[in-house]
Amino acid sequence: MRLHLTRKKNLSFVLEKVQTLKFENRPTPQLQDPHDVLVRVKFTGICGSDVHYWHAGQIGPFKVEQPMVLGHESSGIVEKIGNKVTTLKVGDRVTMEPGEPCRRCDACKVGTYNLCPDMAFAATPPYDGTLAKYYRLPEDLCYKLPEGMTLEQGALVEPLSVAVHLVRRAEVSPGASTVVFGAGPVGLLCCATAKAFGAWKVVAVDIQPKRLEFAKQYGATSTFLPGTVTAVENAARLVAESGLGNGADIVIDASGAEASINTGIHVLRAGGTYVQGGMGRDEVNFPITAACTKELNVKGSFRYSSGDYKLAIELIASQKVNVQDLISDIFKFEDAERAFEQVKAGAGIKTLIAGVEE
Ligand SMILES: NC(=O)C1=CN([C@@H]2O[C@H](COP(=O)(O)OP(=O)(O)OC[C@H]3O[C@@H](n4cnc5c(N)ncnc54)[C@H](O)[C@@H]3O)[C@@H](O)[C@H]2O)C=CC1
Ligand SMILES: O=C(CO)[C@@H](O)[C@H](O)CO
Ligand SMILES: [Zn+2]
Repeated sequence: MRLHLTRKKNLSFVLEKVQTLKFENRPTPQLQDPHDVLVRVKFTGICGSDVHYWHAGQIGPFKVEQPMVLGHESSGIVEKIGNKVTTLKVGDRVTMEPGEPCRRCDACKVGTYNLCPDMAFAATPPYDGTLAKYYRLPEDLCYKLPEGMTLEQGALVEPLSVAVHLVRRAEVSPGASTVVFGAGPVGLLCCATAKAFGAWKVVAVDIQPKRLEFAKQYGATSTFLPGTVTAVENAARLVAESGLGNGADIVIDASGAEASINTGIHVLRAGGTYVQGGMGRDEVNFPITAACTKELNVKGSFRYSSGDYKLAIELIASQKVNVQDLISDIFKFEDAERAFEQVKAGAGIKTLIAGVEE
């Protein structure tokens, strides 16, 4: 009977199998360590990755093989703390960094814990996500929201941290010209972060004109709509129309589209830097000779690591990056499936799902 009551306490939104979503009453997570806290989830953003697992069931090596709670962009209120927690108290408003690394491997020890092979990341198979009434995390992965920052904005810290990591990997510095492919939440946040880092020109590229319209009023200094021509031709037009001279210093891909990847490589000047953030098809045709003869720096960027969450919070608090304007809709928890359908249809920019009501 007692177990039954406990199970009723943690309503969760579950990807049962590819393309099948459902609600489930799951056990409330228990604190596993004296440094753990239990958070009552208040807002969760839907990420392109959540949608991808729902419809394709796999991103790179991560494959949905058992039911999994979705969601990893969350804020909430501390409900319970372990007896060694010193930095948080019950009632604190927090944003959650949703990946728990092992802390012992080489990657963790050098500070690149995003590359930990034993990372337990919310809503990356096989780990359950945050679209539940409660979620458990160690205290150091819960960041107290500064005064004045809302819980809605707190849910945007995760995608902003993805953008901060991408822009840091790209080494955007004052005066750099930056082209960002994909004007979804991650791409838009890359535009805003690149500008905050001092980029001179920030060109947003997307195939959806309405997203480019948004980008123009958000972080981009100009936009580009690719035509149905070759990547080389699109790149030449982008460089000319954007006044990029011999090519862009930096290209960030936040679309995952093969066409963007190709155009991006051709848009770069010799010695420029390309960073891949978008996750589309696992394998694409790639202009490797251009990368070779232009001596490009080609890098990947995965989630976020030491200092990224703190900087993301600081960028919001200091109003250098506006996350509020990205929030296009807030759905009730029981309407989560409708929220996912809407995101899949490409409506709005960032859709949030509110936490389970009392
Ligand atoms: N590297 C990482 O750690 C992370 C990667 N991601 C990935 O980043 C990508 C972006 O995420 P969101 O912004 O949430 O997704 P999103 O789906 O909202 O944005 C992608 C944008 O790319 C645009 N696009 C598609 N084909 C294009 C093309 N040929 N040329 C130009 N633009 C094109 C779409 O119209 C859309 O606006 C996704 O692939 C997601 O899985 C997300 C989080 C972390
Ligand atoms: O969306 C993100 C992080 O925000 C991806 O890294 C997924 O975690 C991959 O499974
Ligand atoms: Zn994500």
